[in-house]
Amino acid sequence: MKFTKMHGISNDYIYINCMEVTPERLSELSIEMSDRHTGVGGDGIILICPSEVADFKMRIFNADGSEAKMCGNGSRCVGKYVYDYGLTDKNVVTLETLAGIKTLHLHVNKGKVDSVTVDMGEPVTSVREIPVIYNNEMMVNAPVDTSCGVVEMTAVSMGNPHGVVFVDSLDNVDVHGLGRELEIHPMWPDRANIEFAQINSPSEITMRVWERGSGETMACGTGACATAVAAALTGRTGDRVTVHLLGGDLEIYRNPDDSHIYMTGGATTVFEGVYERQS
Ligand SMILES: N[C@@H](CCC[C@H](N)C(=O)O)C(=O)O
Repeated sequence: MKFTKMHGISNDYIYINCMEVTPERLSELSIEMSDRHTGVGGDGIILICPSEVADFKMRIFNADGSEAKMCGNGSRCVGKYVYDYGLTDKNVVTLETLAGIKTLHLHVNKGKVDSVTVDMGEPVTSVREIPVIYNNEMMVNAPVDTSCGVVEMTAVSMGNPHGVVFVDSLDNVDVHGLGRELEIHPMWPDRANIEFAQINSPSEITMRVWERGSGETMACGTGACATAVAAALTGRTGDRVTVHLLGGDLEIYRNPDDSHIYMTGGATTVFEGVYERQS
């Protein structure tokens, strides 16, 4: 099976062209291909499929085999994939996801896409829709008991659930311990992605992420958007922020006219290969 390994600021996935044929047993496939010792290695797999309502459809499976509704970094790489492989010659591409249709604005340089701006749509803060179990309409700076003490969490969905914890400094945060614990906290019916964020200024945030189904990753696009939304909601930042992640930077902008979130960042192809299925 042919594949392309790509990353969006080091959030790496294995991309499979399913325009004609879709492999079977996708959860198992994601688990085995994502393995960094016995597979290709990645944070999961992403399928590029035909769509009846948009130019293309994206499906994403985490490294543990769970299917997610949306992937920010992945959507930018899908934009690069479809343009660079000649599946489209458009600079504005619509992408169907399980979280709705997203619009990709491709930035082409010397015939190839090097960065993409994604209209991520409106963030969701209603606890019922996220979903998160909490005794209020929104969960903002809510105290949560953990084995490391009480943390304050703000819940946001960017098509997938995120819990954002603001800290004074990222230096002393046990991202793996606390991330794992909060991902599966009973407040989240579908588990959640957990962001730990430090505010550097009203326009700059540094963030680490523990992703649902993949563990700590180098970056998370939906996570950066959710963090920017939570930071603005709690009066910490304005409408435009740079989010620094372990793998690079994302520019996040909230358009006050339509409340949509726009994410801009790089998309990179690493290598192509042919995979021999193990199961
Ligand atoms: N890395 C992604 C998000 C991938 C899905 C996530 N782990 C989930 O289960 O919701 C991004 O860049 O947004």
